[in-house]
Amino acid sequence: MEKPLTVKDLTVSIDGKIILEKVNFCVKKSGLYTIIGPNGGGKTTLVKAILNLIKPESGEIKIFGLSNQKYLRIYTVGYLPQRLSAQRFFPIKVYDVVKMGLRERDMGEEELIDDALKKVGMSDFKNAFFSELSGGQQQRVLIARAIVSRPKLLILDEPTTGLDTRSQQMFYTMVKSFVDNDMTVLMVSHDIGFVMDFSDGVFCINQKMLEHDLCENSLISREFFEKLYGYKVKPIIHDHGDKDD
Ligand SMILES: Nc1ncnc2c1ncn2[C@@H]1O[C@H](COP(=O)(O)OP(=O)(O)OP(=O)(O)O)[C@@H](O)[C@H]1O
Repeated sequence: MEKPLTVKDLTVSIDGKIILEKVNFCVKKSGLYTIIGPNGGGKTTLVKAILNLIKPESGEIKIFGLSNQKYLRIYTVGYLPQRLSAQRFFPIKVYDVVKMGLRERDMGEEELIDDALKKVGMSDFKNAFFSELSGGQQQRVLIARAIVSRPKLLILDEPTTGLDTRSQQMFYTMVKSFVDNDMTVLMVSHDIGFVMDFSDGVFCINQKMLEHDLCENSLISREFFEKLYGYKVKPIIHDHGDKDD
């Protein structure tokens, strides 16, 4: 089977300033993979390059064996952009928010939307107004929008910003369930504890270079965190809390 994502020697400049320099990484099989690193380190820029929203100076990006440009012409990559509060106040119903994620050729609109809302636990809110939902509920609806056309690759840019710890945990559990359905998820996150707990692989990016690439079940050392963020970080591994459910 083709690898979900390969990034080779990717260099991106904005206004003449190098943001990413010769970044290399590979997602070899489906799973939940996270990108961590300090603010301004280039995580969103990397995501935008993968989605062909910005043109790299050089390098190669492949999604399931095709160049990202070709893949995106044929298929959809689910995408949840970084949170923007202004997006949240349109007088629009949940159903129509999710519908925005469908392509013209997707058949069975209502069934797809119902299925996506079910996967994020928001079926009961199908006819509610989006603006009347809590931040965490809105985030779930936006995930439903990102998965409604059943993409094989889903990219989430800091999806848990503003969520409390319990909601973050539920969020990670939900995203992990997508992976069980054979989807690959690439998530930008600052929740180091949850990242360590839930991810199948962690990629660390600091300014120009992708510094480290961890494989399944390996732990990131404190020394590495210090190098990445420039100060001492003590990662806390969360209890999944399943007993409370
Ligand atoms: N459109 C733009 N114009 C100019 N500079 C930009 C633009 N987009 C990003 N940058 C710069 O690129 C660098 C990386 O930004 P990016 O948003 O990719 O970082 P990030 O790792 O996602 O940060 P954060 O964790 O704060 O979201 C920053 O220095 C930023 O100022």
